[in-house]
Order: sequence, then C-alpha cells, then structure tokens
Amino acid sequence: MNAIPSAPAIRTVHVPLGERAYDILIGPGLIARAGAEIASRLKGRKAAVVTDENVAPLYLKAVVASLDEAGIVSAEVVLPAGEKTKSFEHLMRACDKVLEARVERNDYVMALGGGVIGDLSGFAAGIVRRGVRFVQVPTSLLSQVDSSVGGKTGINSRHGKNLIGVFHQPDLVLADTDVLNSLSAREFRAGYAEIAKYGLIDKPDFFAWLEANWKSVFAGGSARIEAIATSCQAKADVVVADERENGQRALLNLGHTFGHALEAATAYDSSRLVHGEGVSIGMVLAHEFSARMNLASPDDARRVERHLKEVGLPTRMSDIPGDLPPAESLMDAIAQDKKVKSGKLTFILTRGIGQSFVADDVPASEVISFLREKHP
Ligand SMILES: NC(=O)c1ccc[n+]([C@@H]2O[C@H](COP(=O)([O-])OP(=O)(O)OC[C@H]3O[C@@H](n4cnc5c(N)ncnc54)[C@H](O)[C@@H]3O)[C@@H](O)[C@H]2O)c1
Ligand SMILES: O=C(O)C(=O)C[C@@H](O)[C@H](O)[C@H](O)COP(=O)(O)O
Ligand SMILES: [Zn+2]
Repeated sequence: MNAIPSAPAIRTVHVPLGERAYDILIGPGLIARAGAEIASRLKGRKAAVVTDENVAPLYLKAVVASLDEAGIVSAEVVLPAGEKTKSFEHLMRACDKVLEARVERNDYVMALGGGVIGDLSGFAAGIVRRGVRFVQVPTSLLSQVDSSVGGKTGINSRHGKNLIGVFHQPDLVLADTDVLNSLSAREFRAGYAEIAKYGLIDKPDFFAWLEANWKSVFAGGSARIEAIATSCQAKADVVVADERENGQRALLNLGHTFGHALEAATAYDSSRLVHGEGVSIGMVLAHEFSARMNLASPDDARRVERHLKEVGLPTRMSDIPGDLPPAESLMDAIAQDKKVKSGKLTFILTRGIGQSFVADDVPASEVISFLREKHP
C-alpha cells in the first residue's frame, strides 16, 4: 500500500457512536486521497462505487484510480441523476451490482454523489448481506453538510418521501470541498438551506454569522469550509444524542414536514423543486405557523425569509413553477409523515431564531387553515 501523501488542511469531525463511530473528513483534495484514507482505516479491499450520470464523468475515474492505487478493487454502478432515482427499481439495480461484484460484509459500498445517491446506496449497503460497510463521498453541498452524516438511508414511495429505508451509519465520510466548484448555483443554494437550518434550530449566533458572511460561503475558501464543518458538527451532536430519532433528532426535520409534502406534490420533479428548496419554503412556513400559533414573533419569520430570499432561494409556495394541488392534498402527504404518532401530527416549531422545538399533537385543523391561507 502507498503511503498517504501529506495532508492539505483537512478538518475532521468525529461522530462518537460507540461501535458505529466514524470520522468526517472535510477539505480539498480528498478524492485523490480516498483510496489511501480508506485503506488506512478499513479492512475491506473491494468496493462498489455508486454514482450518478452527472457525477460519473467528473469524478468517477479519479476515485477508481485512487482506490486502485491503494489496492482496492472496484465495480461501478452509474444511475440516472435526480430525486426519481430514489425508487425500488434503482435500489434493486444497485443491490444486484453490489452482489455481482461479490462485495462482502467487510468490503463496502461507496456513495459518490449527492444525497440521492447517498440515500439509495446507503440503503443498499444496509440490506445487502444484512449489512455491508458504507463509505460516503458526498459531492453536493447538501450531502456534505447533511445527508452523508447520521445514517438515515432510503427511497421514496408513492405514499411519500423517504418512507422506505433503514438506519445504516457510514464507516467514513470524505467531503472533498474542491468538487463543489462544479455544482450548479441552484444546487449550491439548495444545500445552503440545510446549513441555515442548523442556525435556526439552536444556533442563533451561527444564523447571524451566515447573514453577515453568506457571500464568502458562496465564494469558497475558508468561510465555506467553516460553514460545512460547523454544520457537520451540529448534525453529529444531534445524531449522537438520539441516533434513531426517538426524540430530539426530529429537530433536524425543521421545515421538512411542509417541504416533503411539497416535494411529493411536485412528483419529485427536480425542474420544479429540489429538496433544499422545499426545506427553504418549509422553514419559512414553520416560522410563520409558529407566529400564527402565538409562539414566536412574525418578525422572526420575516427575518428568515429575508435571508433565504437574499441568497436566491424560493421562500413561498407560489415560487414553485406550475400548479400545486389543493391544501387538502398537501395535508394527505403530511399525514404520512414519519413523525406522526397515534395519528397525531408532530411539527418542528419555534419560539424564535435558534429556538426550535419538537411539538407533538399539533391540531390538524390549524395546519389545514394555515395551508388554505397560504395556498388559497
Ligand atoms: N439522509 C439524510 O440525512 C438526508 C439529509 C438531507 C437530504 N437528504 C436527501 O438528499 C437528497 C438531496 O440531495 P442533493 O441535494 O445532493 O441532491 P442530488 O443527489 O440530486 O444532487 C443534486 C444534483 O447535483 C448533481 N451533482 C452532485 N454533485 C455534483 C458536483 N460536484 N458537480 C456537479 N454536479 C453535481 C447531481 O447529479 C444532481 O443532479 C434528497 O433525496 C433528500 O431527501 C437526505
Ligand atoms: O438526519 C435527519 O434526521 C434529518 O432529518 C435530516 C434531513 O435534512 C433529511 O432531509 C432527512 O432525510 C429527513 O428525514 P426524514 O426522516 O423526514 O425522511
Ligand atoms: Zn433535508
């Protein structure tokens, strides 16, 4: 095995989950070092690299070369890009390829791509041979700050978003920040929505920092790496305290109950709405709904909307191109949310910027009236 070349400035966030503990490495040049990093930490010498049709021409060759150099044999699975790939059809394809490549339990599936590839291939890793090892190489901003961390994996169902899946933690996350240079401006903004989410959950100072420094985060360099590392640390802290979402992990769902309903309402059509955009609109709705319930000041909702709008994110249902189904259909999607308990709705609401909380038993009548007001 080759020695690991000298490391550039790499940030490490450790996720202390006992026997499922792992590191998140963040910084430039990690794709070229992927094989060496993996070989020095994991036993397996075989990998199935799952990626999508946009990412493959950009980074697959470099990843395979780096694995090869470290003595790791790899097979490639290239799936179509976009949310519609989170389906049984593509899950079966990925599982089949992993088995065909004779990936054993100590070998691993590698996700090279955004959250779609991460969620789908993590699910495949969780169920093939009842669990093989899993390495995340997230390539979108959203996947670097959120989906590659925490072990939620899955696919969508005709009944709703992420309704089929398992918890399966990665063994290593390699977030190469250089690859963000090829991401579209729209996808970069979508990932930024999940960064802002951490400030809105319980880090008001981080939200204020983002308001002041977002242009530097978008420009790249140290502010961007700082925002990614802060986000990963924030997510790791929540996941370690409640790995399987029995309580406070649900805070990471801020904006998602509305957002997921909107994604389902647009039939997961990326030309109309992508996940981070749904979260942006959902976070504004969650703040407005909290104000309507007299829990927070309407000024907070206005402040959230001002910032998300400033960076170029959609903040209103009317920002979504095309028609949306009526409020009653959105309610049907909300009723399928995984946080529903004994038929009662759970929402992440807020008392102000950075003061989110898990609200069980939110009256459906209030939600439907609110949705009718917002989407007459
Ligand atoms: N598991 C979790 O905890 C978690 C958290 C947040 C989101 N998610 C899921 O993640 C998905 C959204 O992830 P996403 O926003 O990364 O979407 P995505 O995977 O569809 O990636 C966005 C687009 O960017 C392209 N792309 C990715 N990296 C690129 C790069 N470096 N250069 C050029 N193009 C690149 C992709 O091909 C795709 O077209 C949703 O399905 C969402 O439900 C999961
Ligand atoms: O990791 C979590 O927990 C999250 O809620 C992170 C979210 O950003 C992510 O979109 C997640 O997939 C939503 O989870 P779900 O359980 O509502 O499907
Ligand atoms: Zn999300």
